[in-house]
Amino acid sequence: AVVLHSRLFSRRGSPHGPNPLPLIGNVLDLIPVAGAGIYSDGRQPAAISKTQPITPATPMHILATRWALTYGAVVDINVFSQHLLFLSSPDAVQDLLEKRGAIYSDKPFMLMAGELCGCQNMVAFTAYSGQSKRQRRLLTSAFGARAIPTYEPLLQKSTAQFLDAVLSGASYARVRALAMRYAGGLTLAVVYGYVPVPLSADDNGRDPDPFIRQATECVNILQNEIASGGGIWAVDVMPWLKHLPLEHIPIIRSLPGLNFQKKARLWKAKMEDFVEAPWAFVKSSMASENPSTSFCSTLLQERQKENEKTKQDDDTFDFDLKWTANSMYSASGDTNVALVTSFFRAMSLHPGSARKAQIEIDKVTGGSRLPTLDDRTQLPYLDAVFTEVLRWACPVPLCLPHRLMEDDVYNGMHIKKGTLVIGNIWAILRDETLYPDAHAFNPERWLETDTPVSDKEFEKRRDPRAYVFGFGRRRCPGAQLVESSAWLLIAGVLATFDIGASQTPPDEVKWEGGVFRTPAEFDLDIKPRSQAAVALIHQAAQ
Ligand code: HEM
Repeated sequence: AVVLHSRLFSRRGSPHGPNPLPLIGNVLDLIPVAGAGIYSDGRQPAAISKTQPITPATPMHILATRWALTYGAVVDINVFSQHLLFLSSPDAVQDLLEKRGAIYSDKPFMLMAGELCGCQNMVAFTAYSGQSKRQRRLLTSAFGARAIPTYEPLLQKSTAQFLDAVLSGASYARVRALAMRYAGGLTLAVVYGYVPVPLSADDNGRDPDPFIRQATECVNILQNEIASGGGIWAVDVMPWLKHLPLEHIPIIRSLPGLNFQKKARLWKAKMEDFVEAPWAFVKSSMASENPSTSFCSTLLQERQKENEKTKQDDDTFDFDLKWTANSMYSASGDTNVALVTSFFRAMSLHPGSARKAQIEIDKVTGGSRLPTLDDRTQLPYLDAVFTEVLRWACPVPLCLPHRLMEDDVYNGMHIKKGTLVIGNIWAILRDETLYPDAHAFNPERWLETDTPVSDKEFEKRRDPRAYVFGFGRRRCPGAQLVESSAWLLIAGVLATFDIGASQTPPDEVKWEGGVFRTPAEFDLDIKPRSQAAVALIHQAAQ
């Protein structure tokens, strides 16, 4: 049996990794992390040492990073013969996901998430095909570098409204909700031309806007239900289960993993409404006497003119646009929450950095106005804080899986077609050769002149933006928007608020979340810097 096992599962010519068992592969290596809840990954090197025990709270990115210490930057595991390849170095992600993007940009077919829950046409789930390419072109026209300056007034206004809402109370939970509203409100306005119902003092933590509430609920279902456990359900491994009447057999439907049918039906209805409701708003607004202008309405009008010329009707265009619009809307929420809450956490742990940024901002604005994007070149310390927040926060630690479309060979290792390839962004952003004392939040690392800053290649290689937003042909299409919107938000917060110092030692900070890494709840203490700051906010928000 030992000989047979070693023949069948020999890793000669394949990437290394923990030994798999027959049939189930590395399932037992994954079980300890299946219930990851609140965790601390800030200790260097204990958190990732090879000997530290794995507990149910150990997140997947730490487990993958430990494997990298043992087996190297390219680690292969398999789950019931589905290979997963973790890439934990800048070279590996660059060589495979970027340079060989033509074959590393597909997405896995996920029966539960895609077909049964109705998410298969969201951009992040679409196979690398004509559809995904058309959708990405639409995304670039909405949020590419050239489009962003046209949104500046909206960004400025949304920032002021965020600050105004913080003035009337800012627990950690409220800041989370406001960060969700900020991102959701921006995309709703740009994409659908919809202006959310304003917050009021008596909303008791419940967002008054139906679309924002719907987005919060659906993104939560997507992240914490459908995609929990890596998005792999029993029915993904045994597709024939979908044909069985499991719901009608009480004993069977109560078994873990087999109660998926009822859930899928419920979630699919919610997801469909999430896509259709804002789309219906665009259509009815366009037909009204007072139509609002939006990304969707502009493209629909252009297409209508085109159709009149060619005398053809193009359903594909409407379909692509509807799903692309939803993808922008749904992908911006949790990522923004993760980034913005991490910024508040960093400032609570490092009041000295916040103070330095405030002094710099005051010099430029004179304390008489909110910062604008035009000020950015004069605010190098604030830029360093922003870059360090991107690195330290690492909002999506394991990227999203890419699927390899044909057999490949890398550094002598054979990688099988169909392998799911996962960029371990967290491991890269904690690489000591790129970021000495990598676990520390240290904006100064972006200002130091004794590191080889003159070396352009090195600078490019260590810029967190090369990793935080994913890779190659699936890289996040919202990156340019975040670069402006999140920068403006943190500039506005620092210009007008003081964030109270936290008692937690920095390396004991707790985090949570599987797909998106967010600080666990903490005592957030935010106060306006002065009455003048309050007046500034009121004025800008009106
Ligand atoms: C802090 C903010 C954000 C972070 C850290 C982030 C990060 C990411 C990452 C890591 C991916 C996976 C890329 C890959 O598979 O290689 C991704 C995909 C995506 N993001 Fe973002 N994102 C952010 C904000 C946004 C915003 C504001 C939008 C919308 C305007 C957006 C839209 C998308 C879409 C549609 C995809 C799927 C792309 C595809 O599969 O082709 N993201 N994002």
